[in-house]
Amino acid sequence: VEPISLGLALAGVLTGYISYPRLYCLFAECCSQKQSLSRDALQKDLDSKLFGQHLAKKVILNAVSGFISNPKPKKPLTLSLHGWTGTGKNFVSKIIAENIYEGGLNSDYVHLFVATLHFPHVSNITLYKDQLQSWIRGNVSACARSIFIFDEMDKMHAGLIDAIKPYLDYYDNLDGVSYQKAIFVFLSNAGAERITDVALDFWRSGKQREEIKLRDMEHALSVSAFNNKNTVLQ
Ligand SMILES: Nc1ncnc2c1ncn2[C@@H]1O[C@H](COP(=O)(O)OP(=O)(O)OP(=O)(O)O)[C@@H](O)[C@H]1O
Repeated sequence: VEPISLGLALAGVLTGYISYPRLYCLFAECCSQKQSLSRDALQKDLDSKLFGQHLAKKVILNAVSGFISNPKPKKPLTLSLHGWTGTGKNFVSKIIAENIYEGGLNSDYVHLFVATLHFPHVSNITLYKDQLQSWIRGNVSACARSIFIFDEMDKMHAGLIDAIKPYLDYYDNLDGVSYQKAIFVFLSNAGAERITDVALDFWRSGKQREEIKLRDMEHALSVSAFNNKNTVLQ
C-alpha cells in the first residue's frame, strides 16, 4: 500500500470515527452513551448488593428507570436518601451511577460533593455558592444527563442548599440551559432517629421490617425536615 493512500485511508477512518458519535462512543465515554438503562440490571444489582432496604430499593428502581426512559422529563430527578451512618446511602448512589455510566463514580458525568470536604468554611459561602452554581451549569451544558451527588447534606450550609434549589424545579431552561435530564442525589443523616423510631415501633409490635410502608417513613421524615433547615425536603 502506498504511503499516501494509507495516509488518506487512515485520515478517512479517523474523520469517520470523530464525526460519527456512535463509533466514537464505542471507544470513549460519552454523555449520550447511556440514554437508556436496563431496569432488570438495576433491579438485579439492588437485589444482590443492597440488604435490608426494601423501601429504598423499590423507590430507587422505579424513580431511576422511569426517569431515564422518559425522553422529556419535566424536571430533574431528585432523590433524597436519609439514614444513619453506614446504612448504604453512598453505596446505593454508587449502584445508581454504575447503572447509568460504566465508569460509575469515576465517570466524567458523575460529580460527588462532600459538604465538610468541599464547603468547609462558613465564611466562604458566597464563593462556594458561585463556584457550585457555575460547576452545575457548566457540567449540565456539557452533558444534560449529569449526575450530582451531595453527601452530608445535614452539614451543608442552608445558603448553599438555596443555591441548588432553582436547578431542581420545573424550568424549561435557566439562562439557556435545561436541567430537566440531570439527576441530583442528596445524602443525609437528618431524620435518621425518626426512621429508627418507626422501625423500632414495628419491631415492638411484632411486625416484619418489610411491612413498613413508604407513607410511614414519609410522615416521620416530613416532621424531621420541618425541624431541620439543612434539607432540600423543605
Ligand atoms: N444496606 C446495605 N447493604 C449492603 N451493604 C451495605 C449496606 N449498608 C452499608 N453497606 C456496606 O457498608 C459500606 C458503608 O456504607 P455507606 O458508605 O454506603 O454508608 P452511608 O449510609 O453512606 O454512611 P454515611 O452517612 O456515614 O455516609 C458500604 O460500602 C457497603 O459495603
